[in-house]
Amino acid sequence: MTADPGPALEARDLYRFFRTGDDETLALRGVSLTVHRGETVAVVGPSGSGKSTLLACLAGLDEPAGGTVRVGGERMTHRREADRARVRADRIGVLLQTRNLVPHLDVTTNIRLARRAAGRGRVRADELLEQVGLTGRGLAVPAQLSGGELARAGLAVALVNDPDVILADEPTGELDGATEQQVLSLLREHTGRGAGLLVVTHSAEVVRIADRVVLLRDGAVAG
Ligand SMILES: Nc1ncnc2c1ncn2[C@@H]1O[C@H](COP(=O)(O)OP(=O)(O)OP(=O)(O)O)[C@@H](O)[C@H]1O
Repeated sequence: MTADPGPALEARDLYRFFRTGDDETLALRGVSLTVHRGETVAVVGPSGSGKSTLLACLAGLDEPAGGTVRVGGERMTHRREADRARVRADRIGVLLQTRNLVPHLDVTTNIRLARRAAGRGRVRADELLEQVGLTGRGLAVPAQLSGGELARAGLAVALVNDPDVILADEPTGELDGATEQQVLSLLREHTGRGAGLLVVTHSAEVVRIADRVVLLRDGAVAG
């Protein structure tokens, strides 16, 4: 019998303040959430409710003032930035609005770079490109790709290390209905293999396919 691998991601009691002059904004006030393996969680909430801040803390791109994040059982919070970067490269597929592609490198090189960042061996980039529907586009740089192709290239980079969890910020934001369906089905395929998926979204379609919806309001989980 193998040991229970535990949740894909677990956040406990996250607090994050921002100080601007004399003003203090409490962007996260005690957020806890769990993403189980194979589960899709949609995070929704009004503008300013803390969604981007939460995603940055979960991905280790930002450090909360209090609380803990564990990814695949490994601690992400309260450690050096280089350690957080390693955990992120190794265990998280990050799909942020600003895109996870290096602009002057072609798609194949972007895929290889993400692989190397996690200290993993060589990858069959062509196979991955085929999986996301980008056969023959490996030598294109991001500026040469359409919106839908860019989304799929970002997805290839996010999936290359077989992450425990995928953290996505509006991954289908600018896509037409058909491309949105393609991207969602690729993400769902990955959760089918045991990854967790957390998506910050305004899309009714993403909410519809989610196993669970978490509503953020004023930096806290509502309800
Ligand atoms: N770097 C920062 N400095 C100061 N305040 C910040 C900073 N980043 C976020 N905030 C504040 O923290 C709160 C949460 O912001 P956040 O961007 O996480 O919300 P959001 O739900 O992602 O909003 P949106 O849907 O508009 O992107 C807001 O009040 C915002 O003004």
